[in-house]
Amino acid sequence: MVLSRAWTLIKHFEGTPKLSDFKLKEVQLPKIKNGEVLVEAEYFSVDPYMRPYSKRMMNEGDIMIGTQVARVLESNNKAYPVGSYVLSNAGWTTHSISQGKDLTPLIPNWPDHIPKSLALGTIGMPGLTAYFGLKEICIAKKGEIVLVNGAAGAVGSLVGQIAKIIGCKVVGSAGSDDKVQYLKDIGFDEAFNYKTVGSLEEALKKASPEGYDCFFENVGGYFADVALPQMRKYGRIAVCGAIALYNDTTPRKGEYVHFPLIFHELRMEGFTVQRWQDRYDEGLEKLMQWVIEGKLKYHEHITKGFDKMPAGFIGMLKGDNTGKAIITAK
Ligand SMILES: NC(=O)C1=CN([C@@H]2O[C@H](COP(=O)(O)OP(=O)(O)OC[C@H]3O[C@@H](n4cnc5c(N)ncnc54)[C@H](OP(=O)(O)O)[C@@H]3O)[C@@H](O)[C@H]2O)C=CC1
Ligand SMILES: C/C=C/C(C)=O
Repeated sequence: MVLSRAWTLIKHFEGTPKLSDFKLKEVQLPKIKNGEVLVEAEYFSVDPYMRPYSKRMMNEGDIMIGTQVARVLESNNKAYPVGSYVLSNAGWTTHSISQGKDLTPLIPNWPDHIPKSLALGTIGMPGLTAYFGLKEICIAKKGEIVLVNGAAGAVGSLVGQIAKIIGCKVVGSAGSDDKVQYLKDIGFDEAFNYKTVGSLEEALKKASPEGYDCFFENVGGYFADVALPQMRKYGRIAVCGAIALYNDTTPRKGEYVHFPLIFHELRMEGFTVQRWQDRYDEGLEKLMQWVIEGKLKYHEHITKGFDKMPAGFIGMLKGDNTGKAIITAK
């Protein structure tokens, strides 16, 4: 018998999540049956989507939603041999039993020198979001100018680097001077700290006086209000996220988008990465290839220990992370 530990959401978040919103519980797991697999988590992802999606997908008392990289401990299912690694959607729980439907094997021939935790970041959902969002929604082309906010995070840092691979000029914004330095280190042409620039409009104009062809939008709110009028004619805006709005308790009112959309003839489109589910293999192979070739640099913000899951999640929402926020099981 295996004892599993799990973080449950006691009460739906009101505003910014707090440590007291979560409760640790222990569950004795039964023996696995035919077709079942017992997995043990090694790495957990904490993602912004957990904030807005928790209310839609969870009841109070449920185990927190989320993805983990796990090792198969026991198996009665040939598709998942003991010792193999999988992505599991079991959420914030150390051990879980599955029929296999919510498990995905890591891509084949994962090289030993590439950390498996990247399956939650650069070579995983955030990487795919950057890859398909930039390619299919922004339709970024060589010579164009790309703006990305939340640029030092899991998705944003990859958007900028993939745009450089395509041959674009890249401008990024992030919430600290260290993050700005990181963006320059990984090849962004221009980067600024949105918290300390006196005027966001001037910072965007200074970084690219010609304006922007593509805007990969991760933040929403005031940043978007100021950025839209900076778009060049026929610009494309990929609305990926709106993290500045996730903790709002009452909906904000902002600028209306109509004037920049009409007079700059812009295309603004929201998406979720699942749209390209049938092309994940293509994206993951490309991301892995770029990592191996050193064209895509990765950085992980590691929080050690399952006990720290809520703190790691809250820290990520506050901006503690550069690159992908990961929690290790031990
Ligand atoms: N559409 C889709 O399919 C997907 C969408 N997303 C979205 O992409 C965005 C980035 O996700 P991801 O890369 O995983 O997360 P990150 O790794 O970027 O972590 C979140 C970051 O958001 C920034 N942030 C937090 N609050 C604010 C705020 N009020 N204003 C501006 N920035 C803020 C912080 O960085 P800083 O210090 O710079 O403020 C923080 O580090 C999110 O909006 C997420 O919801 C992610 C995956 C899939
Ligand atoms: C799949 C993730 C969606 C967001 C909005 O983060």
